Amino acid sequence: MKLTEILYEDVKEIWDGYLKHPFVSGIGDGSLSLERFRFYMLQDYLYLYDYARVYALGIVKSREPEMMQFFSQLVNDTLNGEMDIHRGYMARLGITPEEVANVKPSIMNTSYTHYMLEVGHNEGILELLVSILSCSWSYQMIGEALNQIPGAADHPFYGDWIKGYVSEEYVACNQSILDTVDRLGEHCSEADIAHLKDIFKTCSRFEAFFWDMAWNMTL
Ligand SMILES: Cc1ncc(CO)c(N)n1
Repeated sequence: MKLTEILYEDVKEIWDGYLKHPFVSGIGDGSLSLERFRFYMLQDYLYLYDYARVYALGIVKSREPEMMQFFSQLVNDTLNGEMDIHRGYMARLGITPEEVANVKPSIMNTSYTHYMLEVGHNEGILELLVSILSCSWSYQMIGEALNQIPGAADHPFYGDWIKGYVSEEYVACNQSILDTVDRLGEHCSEADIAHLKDIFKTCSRFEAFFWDMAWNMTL
């Protein structure tokens, strides 16, 4: 079995919970309040800066030039690709650069990004990528599930969010992470796999807490 399949098996229940989460289902049926979405957008924007920093650590840790290119592509995809979804919404929500500059990350946001940064700083490239994988992959999964709901992707406000996470660019970017994790994971020992499962599950649980944080607007 591929490493990504082993990792997914272990978190399937947690991931199923994302689709039932009121924040996620509210994007799907358009019932989510703008107040909650606005809160989430600002927090997620801060989150993505740290997420890009984790990829940047991958550049520092790479030995092969191809791996440096891979990580630098991911830094670029995050800062200039995924974050464009957020910038589009910020313009529509009337969020100014001053407001973004003054937002403080919530305690859950900080806990999550600091965990990934800790793995990125202290462990190897495979662990770093696995700590990022549940973010990247679960958003594609959520985007695909919401895209199945008739009319959801055409919603005048939330449609662009769904379209962003099923876009060719986003899916290709996530696929490159999945392929690299599977390639680097080919020679893992049982003990390595157990450790990678712990990282993947921890990040999957952080994702659930991040949705709760957004729904409850908890700073
Ligand atoms: C919290 C969170 N997880 C994952 C993604 C997808 O990159 C995101 N934008 N935000």
